[in-house]
Amino acid sequence: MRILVFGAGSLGTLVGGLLASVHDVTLVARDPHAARVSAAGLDIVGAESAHVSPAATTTETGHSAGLALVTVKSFDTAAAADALADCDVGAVLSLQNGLTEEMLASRLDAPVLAGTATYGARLVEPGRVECTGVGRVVLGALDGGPDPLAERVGKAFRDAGLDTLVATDMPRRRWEKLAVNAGINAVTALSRVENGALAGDDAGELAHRAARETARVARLERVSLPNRVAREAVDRVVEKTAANRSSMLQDVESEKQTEVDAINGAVVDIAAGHGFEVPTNRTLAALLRAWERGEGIR
Ligand SMILES: NC(=O)C1=CN([C@@H]2O[C@H](COP(=O)(O)OP(=O)(O)OC[C@H]3O[C@@H](n4cnc5c(N)ncnc54)[C@H](OP(=O)(O)O)[C@@H]3O)[C@@H](O)[C@H]2O)C=CC1
Ligand SMILES: CC(C)(CO)C(=O)C(=O)O
Repeated sequence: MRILVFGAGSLGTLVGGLLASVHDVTLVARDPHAARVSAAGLDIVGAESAHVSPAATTTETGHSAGLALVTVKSFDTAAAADALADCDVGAVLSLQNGLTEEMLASRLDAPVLAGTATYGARLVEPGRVECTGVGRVVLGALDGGPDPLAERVGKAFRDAGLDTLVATDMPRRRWEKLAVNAGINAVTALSRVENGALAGDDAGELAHRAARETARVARLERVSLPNRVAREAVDRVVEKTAANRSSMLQDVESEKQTEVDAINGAVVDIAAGHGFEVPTNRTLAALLRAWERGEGIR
């Protein structure tokens, strides 16, 4: 399969690099990373290890591919969609955190699949990506149900050795992941603690509250996600990733823009569309945005 990875930073470089062992992969990335991969190939180190030679470029438009993987941060999704609109792609799959697929679907003619990834990735230096944890890619139809395109993409991922599940319940999975991120990411970023510190703590109760609100909004969107399931998902992730510094905490520590708009901000906006108030998510989003506007982003 010819695969275009749009936004090859940490996750896109890892997944694109793993796919490049059997597929024709092009990474759309920034220099000097793109130049380094073009000249000397890509080293994957850590929990996975390989040396692969995908194509790499900073050119955003004019590509042709069977699949475009979107791995920019959520706040770059609109720009990625505009660039992909000037490419010839058969399908689009987002592996981003936050609800970004709707924006891709509204701007692109190609079918958009929903995806989540629990692989951990870190771009160590140009041309070198570390797999910090082997996880799983889950993908499927945005509206749920069986989908032959998702099956083809899932097979392409599995052929390259990626642990991949093709799911028929992506709406529920996306909202459950959103509930986890709305709770854990925002609370750990604001309190500057690793995920495990939320266990049995008042801050953990705040994360539960944000997750429960998210589940309520999911149900308003006709997605079946009981409060208990969202709360238990938070507890499970806190336990399994106790030593992690969440991606939002890492953004705050690096003084970079966070994905708050596509996580807590999306919960607030979608709730408002139903005339429903989500005070915990609204407060978390307001505090993170205040940090971003203030001394936050470098
Ligand atoms: N890293 C991880 O382990 C995981 C990440 N995720 C999710 O995946 C998404 C990506 O995360 P991550 O890989 O960590 O983020 P990164 O910032 O490392 O990667 C995104 C990359 O896309 C680049 N980019 C943005 N716009 C363009 C463009 N127009 N042309 C070329 N390159 C572009 C960025 O460059 P620049 O910064 O210069 O704009 C950056 O290098 C997020 O939604 C994250 O939540 C999910 C699971 C795990
Ligand atoms: C699951 C979790 C919370 C793991 O840290 C995550 O997705 C993130 O950090 O963005």
